[in-house]
Amino acid sequence: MKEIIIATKNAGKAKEFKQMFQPLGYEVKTLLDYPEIPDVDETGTTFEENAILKAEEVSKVLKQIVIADDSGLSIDALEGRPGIFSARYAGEEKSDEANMDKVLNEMKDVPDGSRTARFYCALAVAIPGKETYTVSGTCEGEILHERKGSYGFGYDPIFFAIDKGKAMAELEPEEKSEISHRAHALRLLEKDLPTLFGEGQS
Ligand SMILES: O=P(O)(O)OP(=O)(O)OP(=O)(O)OC[C@H]1O[C@@H](n2cnc3c(O)ncnc32)[C@H](O)[C@@H]1O
Ligand SMILES: [Mg+2]
Repeated sequence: MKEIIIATKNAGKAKEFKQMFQPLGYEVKTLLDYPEIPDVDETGTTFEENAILKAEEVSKVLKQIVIADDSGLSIDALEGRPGIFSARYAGEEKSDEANMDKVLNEMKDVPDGSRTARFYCALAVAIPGKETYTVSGTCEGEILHERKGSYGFGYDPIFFAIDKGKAMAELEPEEKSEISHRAHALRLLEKDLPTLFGEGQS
């Protein structure tokens, strides 16, 4: 099977990429398969910049085409926070539970109707010897008052996905992949995959 490398150490993302790429005929490897590759500093000021940093640094090490995902949650009532700081919103230990507690606390006095938010995903494709490019996708929703559901990862339990009328964490993986920010971004890459990974690779 053709192989795609995604520069992520996030197990939740890794699972989603595996599940989304498999029907397209690709096997996904992530940085969880390459533990020797050090963490990339996410010093950019946008999702795109951080996705490019991650994809290019890993592509340089592996000398292969690499895709990276930088994503996060933007809440209107919090002026777009946590945004690019989503993973570490409540601290360096990157705890999903602590991040959700912090958001729920900051949102506790925000009334229904003003709790709009969206997930954003930027995917960067780094190709040795060529210019890196990005695609992106979004998913609209509202911040719930408490956790709901047990699927997914990150902020999924407190995100009500408008397109499905349910919390993101109540969606089966296949349902999330119909409407998620990551799936929307990936759809924009799909047409490039045969050229990028199809011929001459095994
Ligand atoms: O950088 P990598 O190694 O890919 O892993 P990370 O977890 O640090 O990933 P990001 O820097 O892109 O931070 C994204 C954070 O945004 C949140 N997030 C992104 N996509 C999400 C999704 O589909 N559902 C819930 N939360 C999500 C989640 O908390 C992630 O940790
Ligand atoms: Mg990160």
